[in-house]
Amino acid sequence: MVDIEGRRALIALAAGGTGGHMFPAEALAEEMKRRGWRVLLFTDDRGMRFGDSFPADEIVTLQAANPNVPGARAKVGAAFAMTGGIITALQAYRRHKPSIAVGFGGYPSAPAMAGARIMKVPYGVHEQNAVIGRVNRLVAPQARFVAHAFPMLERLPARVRGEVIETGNPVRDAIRAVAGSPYPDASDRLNLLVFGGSQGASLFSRIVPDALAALPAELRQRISVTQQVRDEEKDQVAATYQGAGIEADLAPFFKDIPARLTAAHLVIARAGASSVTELATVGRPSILVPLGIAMDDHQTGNASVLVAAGGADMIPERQFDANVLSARLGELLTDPGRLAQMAAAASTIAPDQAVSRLADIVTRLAR
Ligand SMILES: CC(=O)N[C@H]1[C@@H](OP(=O)(O)OP(=O)(O)OC[C@H]2O[C@@H](n3ccc(=O)[nH]c3=O)[C@H](O)[C@@H]2O)O[C@H](CO)[C@@H](O)[C@@H]1O
Repeated sequence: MVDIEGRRALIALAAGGTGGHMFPAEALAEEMKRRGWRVLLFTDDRGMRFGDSFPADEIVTLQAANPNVPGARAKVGAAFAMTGGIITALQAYRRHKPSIAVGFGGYPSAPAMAGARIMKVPYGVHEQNAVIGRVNRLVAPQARFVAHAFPMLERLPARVRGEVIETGNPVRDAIRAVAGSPYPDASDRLNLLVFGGSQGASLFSRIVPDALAALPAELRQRISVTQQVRDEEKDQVAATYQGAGIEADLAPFFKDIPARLTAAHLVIARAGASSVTELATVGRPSILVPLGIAMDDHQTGNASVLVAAGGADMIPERQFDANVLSARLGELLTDPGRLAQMAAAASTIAPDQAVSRLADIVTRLAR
């Protein structure tokens, strides 16, 4: 147990609805619990999908909405949601009296950090991407610190009062447990892991099965695919793999990604921040296809970090078709030496101690 100024130390975390924001917040929650703190989480209904595994003493759901939606009526709705969210956050701050708050981005971070400011609770933000997100950009100027994942951080507001510190992206304990696992033997089976993250699996459902089906039969027979697919696409994808004689395990979400990453010889993924960080942490080669609609093209920024290290190939979405992918897969899957080299190169940018660095800053600034 840790006390700060006579109260049991408590951190308020805020993160929005995708795994990309929730998992880094979960990693910090795990670390603060280890250090004897209590944890309060602010999230939204979407984030509650990750609530079961989140080590929080209390979870408060906030109304939150995109303030940039087109249309006057939607904007008024968003303003109401924001006000409602701030009121709920203020009630929780009064009840729990946190020593510090940290926002990880996503809509619920906005009312949660606004509430912290009103209650004079020091707060910091963590940005997971190479380009700062909208909510973090909005709340960064008054933050006590802006921690960021990659060496570069684009579009940071000019006037930021607090410290700007590269910490890396915190990863969940389940990923840290398999950090740097030896590259699997590639002389027989070849495990391919394909996932899209919160959006972006559909493109893979359309392209990847055809690309694999076009590979030579002797290579196809050695491949086992694990692929994240939407429910409505599952039958079609399964049929293509079956027709091509390729073993496939298909699901809308895999809870055991750490084990599947460890077993993978090659990964095809989007370039969300956690995906990129996990590939580096476990040390696996990848073909990255940044999500074209991502705000400020931040996924290309994320992917570039792994590509520059030599750990990944990038294919822009507009060039990503079955022919291009099949050719790239044909080269990589028949060159295990190259895959192992890429795996080692990916590991060189694994964030060292990101979570404890972040926890140290939090502990120093809490009051
Ligand atoms: C569409 C969009 O705007 N996505 C953004 C979103 O993350 P998004 O959630 O799409 O992407 P991330 O790569 O950051 O995280 C995905 C997470 O889901 C996990 N996973 C994935 C598939 C699966 O079956 N099981 C599973 O556990 C991955 O291991 C990873 O931890 O927030 C990230 C962090 O701000 C951004 O970098 C992304 O660009």
